[in-house]
Amino acid sequence: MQGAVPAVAIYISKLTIDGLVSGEQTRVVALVLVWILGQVLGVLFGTLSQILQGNVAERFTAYINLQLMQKAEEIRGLDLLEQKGFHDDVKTLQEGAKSRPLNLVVNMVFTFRELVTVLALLVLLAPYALWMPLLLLVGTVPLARATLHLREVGWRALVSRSENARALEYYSRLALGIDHAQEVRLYNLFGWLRKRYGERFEESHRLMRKVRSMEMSRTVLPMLVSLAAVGVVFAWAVNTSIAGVLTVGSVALVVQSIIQMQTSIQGFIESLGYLFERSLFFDHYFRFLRASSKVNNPAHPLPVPYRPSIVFEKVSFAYPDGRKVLHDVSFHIRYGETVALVGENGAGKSTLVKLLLRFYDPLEGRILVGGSDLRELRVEEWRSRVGAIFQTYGRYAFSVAQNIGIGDPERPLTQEALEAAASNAGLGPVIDRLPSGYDTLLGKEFGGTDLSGGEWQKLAIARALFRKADLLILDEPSAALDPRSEHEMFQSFAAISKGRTTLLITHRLASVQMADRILVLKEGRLVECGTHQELLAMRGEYFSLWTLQASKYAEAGKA
Ligand SMILES: Nc1ncnc2c1ncn2[C@@H]1O[C@H](COP(=O)(O)OP(=O)(O)OP(=O)(O)O)[C@@H](O)[C@H]1O
Repeated sequence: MQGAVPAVAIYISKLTIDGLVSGEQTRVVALVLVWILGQVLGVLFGTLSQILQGNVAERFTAYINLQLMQKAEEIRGLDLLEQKGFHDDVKTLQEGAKSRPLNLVVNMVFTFRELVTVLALLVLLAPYALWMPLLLLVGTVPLARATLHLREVGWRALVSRSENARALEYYSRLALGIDHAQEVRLYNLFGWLRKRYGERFEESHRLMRKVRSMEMSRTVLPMLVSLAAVGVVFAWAVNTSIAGVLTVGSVALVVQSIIQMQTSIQGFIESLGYLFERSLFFDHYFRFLRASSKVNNPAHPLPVPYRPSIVFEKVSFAYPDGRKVLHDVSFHIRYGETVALVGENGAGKSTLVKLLLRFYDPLEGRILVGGSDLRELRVEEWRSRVGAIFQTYGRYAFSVAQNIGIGDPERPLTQEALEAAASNAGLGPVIDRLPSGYDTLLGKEFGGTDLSGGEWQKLAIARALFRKADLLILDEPSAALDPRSEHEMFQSFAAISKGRTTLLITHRLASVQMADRILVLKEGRLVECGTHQELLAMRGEYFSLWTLQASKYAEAGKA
């Protein structure tokens, strides 16, 4: 309706002028009243449509973001997340999701409105000479083509600079954020970061400058063509009015319509261009929704066996960069066993855990859980049976209770369950000291309390213990703990590991003695396997690691 307003207004003004010329005063007054009414309705429609647009756009933006989050859940493996292009895609989508769905709605409304205006003016002008509006339309075709092309180029440039955009954001976050604030200040990295920011900025700015100047040069000629069409139509209108063929009102109508049509066609093309660009965002979006990780659920998953054993059968693995990091690894863990995994940095311990959790699939060989190939089980079901503390554990800006409870979101957050997990992780005294106990908000993001490194680690242990898991994986669980806390944790180890399989990765060999068995990895190969005593007797890799560590303590003792 808004789109039809200009044509109706022009028509009313024609009737008014003709009424004035022929002296029909009552008709003129009535027309003016209709015109005023039209204006009032226009304002009302405008406000109403803005409210509607705002509401629809806001919901649409939330919907797109929720769809992206749902897609993230479907990416079960880490392979896709490690592709560089994937991060650029995510960056483009995250940036775009803030405004593009909203813009799409606004643009759609605007484009449609302009189209209605153009069509209404066409109807208005057609009785005078049909070629006139058609010439105006045809005259703008080159401009329309150039605009659509430029919008596409603009979008491609935007997408291609997303890596740079990520880098710029990264440098500025390093300089302004709290995560690296200490090192950045100690090493006084500000100048260095500003320099790198400047270099990256120039790179991406150069590209956008090129696109903008292209915009100038490519649209000048089409604009002149469209102006020429307007010129011809104008000349005709003036000529016919001089010849006295048209009434004064009709001349006014033709002139106003041409001016309005020119503006509306340009508005329509511009808006169509943006609509096209926004639709390219959705192209990107749908492509992202179709992307898939190599780790997928089988069509007919087998149920995860009760109290399963774990078998690695000649497992080899290479990360997406192609470097082989596990070679022919085979071992067997019975349900309920506590197994320690040791080896030097980079030996492949964490990689083995990632395969066991199916963040990746082996390159060769297979992993059996209770006799079933891991690839035959539903990923979510298998993972729901595992509790883990990773080397890089989460520090969530949630309350203490939530930080523990997310270890098993399905389980009710009862005080009893929370306390059991917290006490086994040695977290009880920490929580007692917090201002609101379990309800204390943690993390700096929303103004919560911060914890020390070791306290965060205890919280991560409590989170892992909150889940009643069949398999507990502890990757360096005591790295940040003080000797007393570490001692206490291993004191409660029997309670922690009771009734389930436990896989412990640690460099502190004193703490692996309690394991039923120790697996020794070296450069991606399983080189030894046995109890502490058996491995010492072998006088191999474990023996040399052990004696190295033990001799350090002995030396320190002597000193
Ligand atoms: N995402 C990855 N992409 C490529 N290579 C990786 C990746 N993660 C680990 N690696 C490489 O795989 C090898 C094994 O790494 P892994 O983290 O499994 O060792 P680790 O035994 O757990 O070492 P640490 O004792 O230092 O924790 C290393 O050489 C490492 O550089």
